[in-house]
Amino acid sequence: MSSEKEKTIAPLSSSSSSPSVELCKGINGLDKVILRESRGSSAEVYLYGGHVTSWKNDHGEELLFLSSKAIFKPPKAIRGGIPICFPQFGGLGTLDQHGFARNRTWTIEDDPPPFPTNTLSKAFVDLILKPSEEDMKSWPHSFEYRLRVALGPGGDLMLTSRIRNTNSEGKPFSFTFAYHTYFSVSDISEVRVEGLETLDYLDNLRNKERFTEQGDALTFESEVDKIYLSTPTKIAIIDHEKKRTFVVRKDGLPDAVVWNPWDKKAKAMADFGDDEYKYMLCVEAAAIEKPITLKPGEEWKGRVELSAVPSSYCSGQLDPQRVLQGS
Ligand SMILES: O=P(O)(O)OC[C@H]1O[C@H](O)[C@H](O)[C@@H](O)[C@@H]1O
Repeated sequence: MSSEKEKTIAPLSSSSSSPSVELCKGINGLDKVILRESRGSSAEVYLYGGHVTSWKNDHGEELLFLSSKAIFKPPKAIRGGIPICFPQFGGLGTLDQHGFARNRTWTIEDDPPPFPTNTLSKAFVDLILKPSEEDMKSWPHSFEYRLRVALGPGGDLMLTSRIRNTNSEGKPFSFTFAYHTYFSVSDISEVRVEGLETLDYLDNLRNKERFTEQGDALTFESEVDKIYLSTPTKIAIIDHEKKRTFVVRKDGLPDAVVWNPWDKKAKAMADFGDDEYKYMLCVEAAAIEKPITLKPGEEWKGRVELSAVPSSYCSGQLDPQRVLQGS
């Protein structure tokens, strides 16, 4: 064999790859960015919605739920992944449900203003959203919304939002916000959530009335749609069957929405399979109860860091303290 041939083969058989960021076409020709980390984890972000639609660990396992019926066609928001709810969560205002950020096309920003703390990640993308003239009619405020989606070397997914009031006439504005994260679970009846016990919540299924959660970890046997208030910075979603625990770490986001539509509502949603409620749970880091107010020139930051770790078992039982207090 010629040494020439050996030279061409060598790079192809190499197993390690460096972090990469690739812009390509996704479903229906929509632009998407694929982030890849050297150990094999990856994430996909659609410019439509600034929407993370996929997050895979280094074994290639999908960690986010995306409906098989998701519609990748503006103006419909994509069902699954991580929709961004801004400048309004739910129906809490005059805008359409969850605001407009999730159904606008964002732009890649090559050189955003520097972050105060540098991320270790080399696989990241910076997006920016500014209001159109049409948006200004329904929400008359100038803003710059910068979103960085980053994949850490260990496969953690980090989303950082920086929202700045750029109104020139001295007007403040207020907004509510959520990272509407759909986690993929093996079976909703095998899942429990820790970190929200004993907290107050507003129940969306009971006119947003305020209740206090009991002392046990949350488990699921029917529709749930609750806004937990003043939540800790760390919440764990434990999937017994998969032996996997998702840890949500958040900053600047005091509230947490927990949502599963269950069977009846699932059937009523055109972009959601009838049985898919079994395989998802939304735990949404949010700022809802106390809207964020920004004066002109002010910037708000809200960050979430998601990790997926093997559940630690202790004589057949999970040890919640280890999950919540561990690093
Ligand atoms: O159907 P969407 O507009 O995407 O909203 C889906 C869900 O989002 C949140 O979790 C709300 O608390 C729910 O009330 C709502 O049903």
